[in-house]
Amino acid sequence: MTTSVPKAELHCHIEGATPPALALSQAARYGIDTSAFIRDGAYAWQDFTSFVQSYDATANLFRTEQDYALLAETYLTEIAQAGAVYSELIVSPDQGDAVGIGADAYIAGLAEGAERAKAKTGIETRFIIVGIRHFGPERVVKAAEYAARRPHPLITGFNLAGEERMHRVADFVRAFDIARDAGLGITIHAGELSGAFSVRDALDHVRPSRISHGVRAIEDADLVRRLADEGVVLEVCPGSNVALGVFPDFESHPLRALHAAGVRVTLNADDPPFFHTSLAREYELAATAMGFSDADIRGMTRTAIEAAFVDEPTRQRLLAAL
Ligand SMILES: Nc1ncnc2[nH]cnc12
Ligand SMILES: [Zn+2]
Repeated sequence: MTTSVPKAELHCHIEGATPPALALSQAARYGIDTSAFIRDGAYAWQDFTSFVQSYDATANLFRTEQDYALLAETYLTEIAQAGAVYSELIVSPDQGDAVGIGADAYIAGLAEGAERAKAKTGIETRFIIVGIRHFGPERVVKAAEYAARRPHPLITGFNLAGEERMHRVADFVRAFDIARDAGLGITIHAGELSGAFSVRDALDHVRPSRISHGVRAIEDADLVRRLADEGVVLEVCPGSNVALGVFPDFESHPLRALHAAGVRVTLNADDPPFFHTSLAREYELAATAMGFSDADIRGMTRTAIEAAFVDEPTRQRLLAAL
């Protein structure tokens, strides 16, 4: 059992972590019909495109600073109670704009929720600003410029998510340069919906210290060696990959092969209730369906903290607590 194993995550989209019960109570508050995206108490979608539609509909149920505080507090308290000591939340300033409160109020609400969860449980949180790939390079530059202004101390990194099959990584170099020059940690979704070429593009064009997913690097042995040699950390989300059909099941998921090849890997839940998972379940599946030892799994938590976008005193405190 991995119940008592300390856990750390580097990859969770905050709106994608909304428990369906919270989505339903928010919908009741605002009088919104959820039948298109919640059925029998679970999120409904069929493929990546309809997943994004359900995700966006859920995100639009949070409309005030206090709504975002409630979302962050609810999620972080839940994972802390399951053993998480550290969480990096992927947050989207575009979402604050979409619901009309603006990015600063959106971040302030999430930060208030993170502070409340920390006061109750001790969990440490940082925010990764994300640009949305299918919104196009110019909008992603805007997200990077927002992050580069360092509008809140909890914002420590920059990511690119969304439809990986649209545009090429090279189209986003300017956004990543802006984020890197501002001292933010760099990670990027690659090698999830697209193959090994996308991971290679990410390494060549944006020089990330981590890659969100990256698992389809397994299609290219030279690339796997490069990831291991360069010490690039993969934010692996097995439950998400199986739910989206990237791999048919946990037995054929490449996490074991990547780990065996010396690639630095971590366990993450991506958008937990959308993919019928949780951070605790990802840890449990690593021990059961994927056959990792207790020491391997504890090593993944250590890798996550080593690769976290935090200041050194916080990293040393978290490592000491393991
Ligand atoms: N799994 C995923 N891949 C790309 N973009 C996302 N946004 C939310 N979840 C995502
Ligand atoms: Zn993701």
